[in-house]
Parts: sequence; structure tokens; C-alpha cells
Amino acid sequence: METDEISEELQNIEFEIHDVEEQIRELIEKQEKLYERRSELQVLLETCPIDVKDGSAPTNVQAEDWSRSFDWDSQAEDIRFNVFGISSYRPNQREIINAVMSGRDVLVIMAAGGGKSLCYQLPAILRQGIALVVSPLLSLIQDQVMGLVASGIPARMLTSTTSKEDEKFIYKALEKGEEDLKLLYVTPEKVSKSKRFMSKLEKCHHAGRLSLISIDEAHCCSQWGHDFRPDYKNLSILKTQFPNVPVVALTATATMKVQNDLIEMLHIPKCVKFVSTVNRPNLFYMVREKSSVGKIVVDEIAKYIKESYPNKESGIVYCFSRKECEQVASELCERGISADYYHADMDVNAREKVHMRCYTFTFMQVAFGMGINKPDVRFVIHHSLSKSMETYYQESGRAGRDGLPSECLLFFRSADMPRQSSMVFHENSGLQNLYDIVQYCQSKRQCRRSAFFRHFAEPLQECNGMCDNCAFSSEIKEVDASGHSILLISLVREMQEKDQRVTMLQLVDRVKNKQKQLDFELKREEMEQLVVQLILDRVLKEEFQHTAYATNSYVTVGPRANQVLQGKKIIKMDVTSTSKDVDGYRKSSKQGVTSGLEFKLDELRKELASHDKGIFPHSVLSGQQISSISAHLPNSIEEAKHPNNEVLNEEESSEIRPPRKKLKKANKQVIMVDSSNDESD
Ligand SMILES: Nc1ncnc2c1ncn2[C@@H]1O[C@H](COP(=O)(O)OP(=O)(O)OP(=O)(O)O)[C@@H](O)[C@H]1O
Ligand SMILES: [Mg+2]
Repeated sequence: METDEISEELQNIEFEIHDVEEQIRELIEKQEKLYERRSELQVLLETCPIDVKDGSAPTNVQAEDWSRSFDWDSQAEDIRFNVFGISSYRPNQREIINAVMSGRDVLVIMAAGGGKSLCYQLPAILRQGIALVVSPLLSLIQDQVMGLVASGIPARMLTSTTSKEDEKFIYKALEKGEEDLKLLYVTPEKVSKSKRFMSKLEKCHHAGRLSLISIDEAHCCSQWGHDFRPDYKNLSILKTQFPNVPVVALTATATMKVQNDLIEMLHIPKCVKFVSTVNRPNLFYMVREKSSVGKIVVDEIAKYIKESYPNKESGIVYCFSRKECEQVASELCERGISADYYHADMDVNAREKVHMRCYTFTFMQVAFGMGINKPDVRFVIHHSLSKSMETYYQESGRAGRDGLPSECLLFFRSADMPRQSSMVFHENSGLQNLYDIVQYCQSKRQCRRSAFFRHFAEPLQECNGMCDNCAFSSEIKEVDASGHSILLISLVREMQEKDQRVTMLQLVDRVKNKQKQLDFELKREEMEQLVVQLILDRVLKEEFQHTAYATNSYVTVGPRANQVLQGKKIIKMDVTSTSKDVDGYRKSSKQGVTSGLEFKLDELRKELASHDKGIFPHSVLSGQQISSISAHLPNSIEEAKHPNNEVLNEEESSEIRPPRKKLKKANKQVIMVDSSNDESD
């Protein structure tokens, strides 16, 4: 054998060994994930005999019966109704209150807006002494305290913004118990950093006046959660120092791993756990393609708000950065939408102003940022994607906390991914968390709701057409993009060999001109989509490089690239041929404009939906159904009477969803509608 041949074979073997090692690593990773999911499902099976009839299950049923009658029942009822103005409990609230009142540690997992606050605020009033509430954000604390004080409940906060005078009042209340104080809100920093505060708290406890400890947004304790706060880690000190005081940990979002983690972190191994479903049946989830031109995105947001919410209902727009918040707010104002921005680091007075307007006037239409505690937020728009499914669930969950129908709209563009990834790659599972939400955004078929169930390891529930993928159908084609993928990998490899770096957008630019040799060409956005998909599939990989000003994300070859190059892995991708849109029928209309019939059907569905505040117009009749009916519009009364040739055929008519209560009526009326284009009536 020639030396050259030996070297070549050796090199090939090296490649193959590398390849096999990668595959083994992948399989081990997969095995770990499967183990984890298996144990999640086993726990789920053991702990929750599932009953999803009323949409409020699943619920963890504990051995104790927390719904039986207790001594404090009538007193609790009285406070619930007369202090909080709440006429009946929501699922699990009464049971949780009973467990806390019985002195147990409690872990509460309840959807955003589910009513967690009552679960500790009511016992705080009922029990003797002062309740300590730990909450991560100043803005959330301000909201809560303002709300409580407005209801006549003595609540205070001790934060960096507290005046000397207030501080004196609080310390006196803790130490001597003479002042009127029932709930004291603090940030976790106070617990971990202020010795003075802890010594006063100790005195309060010693005198038997520390009634309970509530840890809101408890997922912040776990580094596996989406919003880990190092100061939350030190909260274990509370249970150690005050072992007989009940701890109530509450969060809207916690995977099984996070739940177990926070039980351990907070030292509450014997806690009673109440897990309610993550489902928010009143929220309509949708994702829209985001234009690369910033101005167009704002135009679209403005149009959406004006058309969907002409009565100036309130909403929140989440943006990537503070600067973007301020900019988008001012651009929306220019388009006639009353918008203001709001973020946690704003000066307290400015934030207070936004708060006050938010509560007092309905013209406060759009608020930017986090922590707005309004129950009647009708829409939450994400100008940029969140960093994880959990964060998105939490943020979008600010919509419709009053239980009325509300919408969650996320604008997604592939190029937003590297922007986020360079921020989160150093976090624990940061990249994987981001890739999960990117997968959610990229999906053109999967029910959005089911993605949440899967993520939080909960059995699937009906979506009832309350997400874009379930409500509207668009033509989706699956194409074989293996050729394009090979081209991409080769390009990246070539550049890597020359020690050059390439960003996602640069890569797409380069490959655009080279794809002419292939069977078909992908549009720019489709090529971006493919690169993202390849990164999620680990065929390509993101790598990060720090510069003096920022961290940049570059695309490199991933562990599965060889499988694609060798033809062992076929890359399929979904391409949309018609756009999916809330008002999709406008785009798919034959004439390219809305016909009179379509317009009238649209008006009709809005009218029917308005009779019943619990449903959206598109739940009465989807845009696609409107198009379908219009397409079969008879030309004359005669034709309508004998619709032999022109009636909906079996297949098409079956596209119309099973009639709901209202839909039957709508269908009848649809046939009778005047079809002329003049809209004089
Ligand atoms: N039993 C009830 N009946 C009617 N309204 C309720 C009930 N319980 C709570 N609410 C209301 O629901 C809204 C949301 O409650 P709360 O702020 O406690 O939600 P949460 O579970 O803490 O949500 P988040 O995770 O977003 O903080 C509030 O306006 C509250 O007054
Ligand atoms: Mg809350």
C-alpha cells in the first residue's frame, strides 16, 4: 500500500469514527431525554387521575381532603366576598387556602391569571400577624400593593424605593406589632442582602407574628426555569430560620424538573402540591411572519390593533430591548395608537404615571414591557420572539386574565433567532429553550396549544380552533430541501476551512446565488427558515464570538452534517403557498379584493360573535369557509334553487367545521344574504 493510500484510508476512518461518536452522543442524549420524559409521565399518571370535563383539570389530588369544611370557612367566605369582591372561588383556590390555613407548605402551579394571589392574600388576612411576600419585580410589587391598598387591606412594600418614613413604619410593625400591617412585599435581595431586615423579621417571628411566607413567581428559584434569579436561590434560608411558618410557593410555569427543583431549593419536601392545567382556553394563539423592514412590522401591528380593537381595548407589546420598546411605542403613536412604554428599569415616577393611566383611562391602549397587572388586557403582541416557551407562556398569559377571549400574536422572523441566541447561549439550557420556541414559531401544522401541553408534560386537550394552525388552513407543501442543505453545509465548511466566519444572514445571501443549479429555488425567507431548521436539527450549529461591543452568532457545521452529506438524512421542509392570516379570505379572494358577499359574511360573523362574548368571529366562520362559500355563490335565484352543478361538493362542505350553537344559524343566514356588490343596506 502506498503511503498516500494509507493516509487517505486513515483519514476516512478518522471521519467515520468521529461520525459514530457523534451518533453515540446523540443517542445517549436522546435516551436521557426519554428517561426524563418517562419519569415525568409516570409521575403524571400516578398523581393525577385526569378529568378534563370542565377544562380546569388536571389537578393533583392529595391524600388529604382540602375541600371539606373547615373552622374558618365562613370567615374566609366573608373576606372573599366583602374584601376582595369575589363571588366564588376558581378551581383549587379554596383547597389551597385551606391547606395554607392548616399550616402546610404549599406549591401552587396555576396558569397566568388563574388567581394565585388570592391563595396567599386571603390566608394572610385571616391569620394573625404579618405575611411576608417575596416577588421578583418592583413593578409587580407596586401593582399588588396598590391593588391591596385600594381594597382597604394594610399592605406595604420594602424595596430600594421605600422612603425612610415608610421603612420606619414597617420596621416598627415587624418589631413591635403595634402598626397595622398584614402583607409585606419584598424583593428577594432584601432577604439575601439586608441583615437589618432579617433581624427584624426574626423578632417578628419570635413574637409569633409571622403568619406565612409567600414566594411568588417561584420558578425564579430554579436554574432550569426560564427566569432564574440568583437571589431566589438564597430563599431556602426562610424555611430554615422559620420552620413552623407555612411557605406558599406560586408560579404559572414549571416543568416537572423545575417543580422538583424548587421543592428542594425552598426546603419544602412535604409540601402539598396543587397543579392546575396550563390551558388558557380563552386565548387565541397565532404566529405571523415578520417583515425584515421594521416600518412594515409596525404598520402591520398598527393595522391589526386598529382593525381588531376599534374600541381602544388595552394590549401589551413585548419588544426585544428597551430601546426597541421606546421606538415602537413612538412609531405606533405616529400611527394614531395611544401607546406608552414601560419597563422594569424605568424611573419610578414615570412608571407610576403609566400605571395610573393604565388603570384610570381606557385610552391607554398599548403598554410595552412586563409586569402590567391588568385583568382585561385583550391582546399581547410579541414584536420579537421570547427566549423560551415558558417565557412566552408567561408573557402571552398576561392577556385575558379576566377569562374573556383575547389574542396572542407573535411576529417571527428567522433573523430574530441569532439576536436572542447571542443573549441566552451562556444560560443553563438557554439555547435549547430558545430552539423550542423557535420550533413553535416555525411550525405550520402543529396546534400551538398542544405545543404548550407537550412542553409542560400535560395530557393534550382540545384547542377548539383557538390557534391559527387549527383555525385557518393554508396550502402547505412539503419539499425535499436536501440539495439546498448540502449546498449550505458545503458553503459553511468551505468558509470554516478558510478560517472565515459567516452569520446566518450572510450565509443566506451567499447561497441565494448558488442555488440556480438545483431543481427549484427557495425564496429568501424560505432559505432563512431552512438554515434555522438545520440548526434546530443540529446539522448546522451556532457558535458565538465576543467583540468589544456585542456577542455575535455565527453558523458552523453541526454534528449531523455528515449524515446529510452522505444522503443518510433527508431534509424536508414545509413551505406555505397561500398565506395564513386572520383575515386570510381577503388574500385568497378570487378577485384579489373582498367581494360584497365576503364582506357581508364577515360582518355577519362579527355580529353573531358579539352576541356571545365568549367567542371570536373566526370561531363562528373561518376566513377559509367564507372564501369557500363565496366561490360557490350562485349567479341567479334559479341557480340557487337547482344547485346541481355549483353546490359545494362533499369534500368541500366537510371542510366546514361541525356546527356550534351559533354556526347553524349563521349557515342558514349565509344562504339568504344579498349577494350584490353594492353595500347600501
Ligand atoms: N375566584 C375568582 N373569581 C373571579 N376573579 C378572580 C378570582 N380569583 C382571582 N380573580 C381575578 O383574576 C385576576 C388574576 O388574578 P391573579 O393576579 O391572582 O392571577 P395570577 O394567577 O397571580 O396570575 P399571574 O401568573 O399572571 O401573576 C385578578 O383580576 C383577580 O382579581
Ligand atoms: Mg401573580
